[in-house]
Amino acid sequence: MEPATMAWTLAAAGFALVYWFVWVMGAAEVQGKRAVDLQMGSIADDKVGDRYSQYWSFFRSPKETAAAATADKVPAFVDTFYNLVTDIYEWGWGQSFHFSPSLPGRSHREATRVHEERVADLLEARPGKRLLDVGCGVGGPMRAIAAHSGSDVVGITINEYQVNRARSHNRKAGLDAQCEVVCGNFMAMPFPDASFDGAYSIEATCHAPRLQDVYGEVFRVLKPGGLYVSYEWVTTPLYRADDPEHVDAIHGIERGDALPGLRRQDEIAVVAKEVGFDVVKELDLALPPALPWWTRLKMGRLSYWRNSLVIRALTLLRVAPKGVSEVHEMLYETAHHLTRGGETGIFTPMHMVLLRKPATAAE
Ligand SMILES: C=C(CC[C@@H](C)[C@H]1CC[C@H]2C3=CC[C@H]4[C@H](C)[C@@H](O)CC[C@]4(C)[C@H]3CC[C@]12C)C(C)C
Ligand SMILES: C[S@@+](CC[C@H](N)C(=O)[O-])C[C@H]1O[C@@H](n2cnc3c(N)ncnc32)[C@H](O)[C@@H]1O
Repeated sequence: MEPATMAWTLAAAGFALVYWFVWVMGAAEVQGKRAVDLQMGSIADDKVGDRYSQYWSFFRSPKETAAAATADKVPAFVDTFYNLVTDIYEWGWGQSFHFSPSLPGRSHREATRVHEERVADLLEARPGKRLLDVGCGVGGPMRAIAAHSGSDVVGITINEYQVNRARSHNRKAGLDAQCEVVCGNFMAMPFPDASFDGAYSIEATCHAPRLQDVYGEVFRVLKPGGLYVSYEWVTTPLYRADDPEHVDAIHGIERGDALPGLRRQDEIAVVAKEVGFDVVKELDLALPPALPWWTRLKMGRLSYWRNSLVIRALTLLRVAPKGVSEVHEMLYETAHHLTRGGETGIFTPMHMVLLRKPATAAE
């Protein structure tokens, strides 16, 4: 080959590679984030590093964080956490911020959808019903549930940036007539009593320092007879508090996911009954015959490395704010702790509870 042709070919290949790395790679869903759009929520570019340090010093020791003196600060730090991670989650995972059991021969995207549609089916959702999505993220589950069941869904999230992302996705999906998003605290919701036919929370209530506060609010806004489904992050009966390996994995999960302290599986139904719910069904959806939920995390090693390179390059080029690399590094470590939690069976992100608000006060 002529030297000039060789040079042009190499240049074209280099351009194609950079284009693929920056624009295409990592866009987990067709209309998801691109690497060049990593803005870190509503944090000013020069403040990302500071906010990350503040987040880290707050959640470094989760059990202390849960203490009464600091519990009221948790929602503000959870909000900061989602400003830091929302773009990276969307870019590297998609619009649904949760896990699901793997399904043989089906893609992650399909498995995610099946896990979400199960919620709609458990709630007996149908057109004309009004559902509440407690901790809705950027609305992946909300859109799947609205499309599958025909019901209307109102989502609430503490993070303003997610509200804007979710509204924009709803519009693009043509679901904005059915799906609405509100910014607020799920422990003090801006909704009247008995205003929803059903409610669900997917991997969100683990951010509440006291589960009573969020379950109590869901109970209040549900109509009598209304159903509530929650997928809870909990430690399983296999967890041993005297095993340093177990403790290390659980602390790693808490630190890297803005959790004020993981609850035990057997605490969930107790709290649900305490606030007035009847427990209809309770099941860890991660138990066999379900296939592991953590394989998606494990399989991603090569892409994490690739993502890390892209983020470093974009930071150097000043396209992405400083501090993004640290956040990405933290998520990489968190993925490792979550995988350990799954492999050892001491942790599940999908302990499902189906609850009913009694139809009458006497019930
Ligand atoms: C329910 C919660 C979030 C659960 C998951 C959606 C996220 C938990 C850990 C996240 C990730 C870890 C590694 C990242 C990787 C390094 C990066 O290159 C691409 C994104 C990740 C895969 C990221 C994606 C989302 C998670 C799997 C919590 C917060 C209660
Ligand atoms: C891991 S994400 C899950 C999002 C969504 N359920 C999904 O599966 O895509 C947790 C969500 O809970 C929300 N959240 C956490 N604490 C909250 C609070 N106190 N009030 C309202 N939303 C909260 C976060 O903002 C985020 O949207």
